[in-house]
Amino acid sequence: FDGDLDSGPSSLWVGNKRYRAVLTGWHFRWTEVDKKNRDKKTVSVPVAEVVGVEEGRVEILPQKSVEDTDKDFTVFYVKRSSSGGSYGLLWRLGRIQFSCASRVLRDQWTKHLRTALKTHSPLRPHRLLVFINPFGGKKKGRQIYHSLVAPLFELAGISSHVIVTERANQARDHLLKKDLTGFDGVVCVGGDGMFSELLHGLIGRTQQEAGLCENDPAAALQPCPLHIGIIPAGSTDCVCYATVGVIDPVTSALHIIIGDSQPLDVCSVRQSSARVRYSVSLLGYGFYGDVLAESEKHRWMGPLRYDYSGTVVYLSNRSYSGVVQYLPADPLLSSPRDKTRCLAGCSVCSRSTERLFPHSSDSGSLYSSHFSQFSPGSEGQWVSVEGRFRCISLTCMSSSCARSPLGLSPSAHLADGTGDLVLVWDTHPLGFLKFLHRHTSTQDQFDLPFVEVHRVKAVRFSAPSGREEQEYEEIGGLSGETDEGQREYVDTVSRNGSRQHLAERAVTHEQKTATPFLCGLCCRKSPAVSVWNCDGEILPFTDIVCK
Ligand SMILES: CCCCCCCCCCCCC/C=C/[C@@H](O)[C@H](COP(=O)(O)O)NC(=O)CCCCCCCCCCCCCCC
Ligand SMILES: Nc1ncnc2c1ncn2[C@@H]1O[C@H](COP(=O)(O)OP(=O)(O)O)[C@@H](O)[C@H]1O
Ligand SMILES: [Ca+2]
Repeated sequence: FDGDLDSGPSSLWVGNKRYRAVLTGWHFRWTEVDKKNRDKKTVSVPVAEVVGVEEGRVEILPQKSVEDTDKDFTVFYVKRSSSGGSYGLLWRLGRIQFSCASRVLRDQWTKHLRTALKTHSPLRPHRLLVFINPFGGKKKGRQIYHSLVAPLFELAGISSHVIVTERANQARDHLLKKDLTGFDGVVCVGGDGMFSELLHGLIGRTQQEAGLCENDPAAALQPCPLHIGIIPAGSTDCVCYATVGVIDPVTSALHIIIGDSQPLDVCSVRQSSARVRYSVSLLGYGFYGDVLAESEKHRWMGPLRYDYSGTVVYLSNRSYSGVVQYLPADPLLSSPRDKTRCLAGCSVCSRSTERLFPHSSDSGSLYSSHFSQFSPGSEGQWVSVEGRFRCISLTCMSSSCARSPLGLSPSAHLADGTGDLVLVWDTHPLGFLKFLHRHTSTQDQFDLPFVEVHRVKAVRFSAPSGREEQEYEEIGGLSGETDEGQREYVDTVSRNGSRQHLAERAVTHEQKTATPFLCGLCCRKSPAVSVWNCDGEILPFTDIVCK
């Protein structure tokens, strides 16, 4: 021991091996000592990564067992695992059982370790509100939480209130309306869709309490005081993958326990009269919108529904016209084509945080500053492009996931105040397949003549007005027979030429026929508009403004 703690080092035994153990302010170290008193291997664990200290000889996994002996104590800590091809990113619970010379010494060790934990790990949560989506991914949410996560929380002295949801949006509504006093954070056991529910709930609640109207585009939204922990149990889980680096419930639980946090960019998505939505991973129109709409019918397939629907939509060979306007971010600060990779402590994000929140000394104090510094007009000129696209994607983070280990935009940053806009112009089906396929390897998906990527602060999209689309059809943009459904559709377009009407009408029609793909089949033509996939949710509007 040192400092205000007792003195040290002292001898401890693990089995019949003798160790010299020291607790300095920030580290707990133990060194094996041989018979001639020479040091052998040292293990050093930052106090911040000690999960728990227990009297006796204790096991947690696979089952808790306690041998309540007088001179022993067990230390649990974060151990970085070298397996799984993700060196250091995969975390496991390390455990070491020490024996002391006396009970008094044992009690001193446990007392000092616990005091050090309190002093050097002040950001740990004590009480968490946990939401489990029992139907996410492979429907293993409950099992994952109870068998892998709950024992770790208990060991770390965290008490949790668990809610297994019975309907969509229950978690969001709970966060919007119920008493949250006493909770240090919320935990999402589910996928990106479930994370999005919690995100909407927390952002909405924070604005309500600040007396702000979140639907007002001019409102300077307040950052949320509660953090969201993610235990991956969904289908894509890219918020977890892009922030933690692996999909592993134990790793995520350990990050939550030690109070790790990572700020995230959130994109607001607005349509004049509708409620504001938020996106952190994928806001996608065209291909990704159609894949989501198609996949909703095949939920029973679990995560495979996306691969199946991806193939079906790919084969339907669609493209959509529209106008995309974007406000470029400062090109001197970063570029989506540079080869940086954003991780915890990323320097681009730290610099942006400093720029966006000049009064905060570190990212932690983000939570006490606000967004009034952001003004979309300050970064340059809006750029407008118009044409036919296979897909339009906006992602605030890399959106890496198991399907695409580097993600939609490998150099995107988690918290730099920008998103990457990927425009894939209409092209030959094989070209588009090449683009998609490059997401599965390290090949550059942006190095194709029909692909553009821009780092942006804001985006606007509008589908063509009825008349423009009709003209396009008359020129022969969409070929094939006209049947009942399509006639109804074109009629509507020519009767009310308004742009928004077209979008609303199309969505209604798609909703009737369940998906744009089926709509395409029943009408034997592509629909004129796709839908927006907002982090796995279909948006009920087509023309949007994102910031
Ligand atoms: C030929 C192989 C092509 C592989 C293409 C892989 C592209 C993967 C990009 C993934 C970006 C993921 C962005 C995350 C979005 C999530 O927010 C969101 C919600 O997640 P949740 O269900 O966990 O709640 N997820 C999604 O919207 C899912 C998008 C997944 C798209 C997968 C598309 C697979 C395409 C397969 C095409 C195969 C063509 C074959 C032709 C013969
Ligand atoms: N009990 C429930 N019943 C039905 N839907 C739910 C329930 N709880 C959450 N949801 C919704 O399920 C959707 C998908 O959840 P998610 O956990 O992201 O799984 P997946 O990754 O498989 O899509 C989310 O949009 C969420 O709102
Ligand atoms: Ca970003």
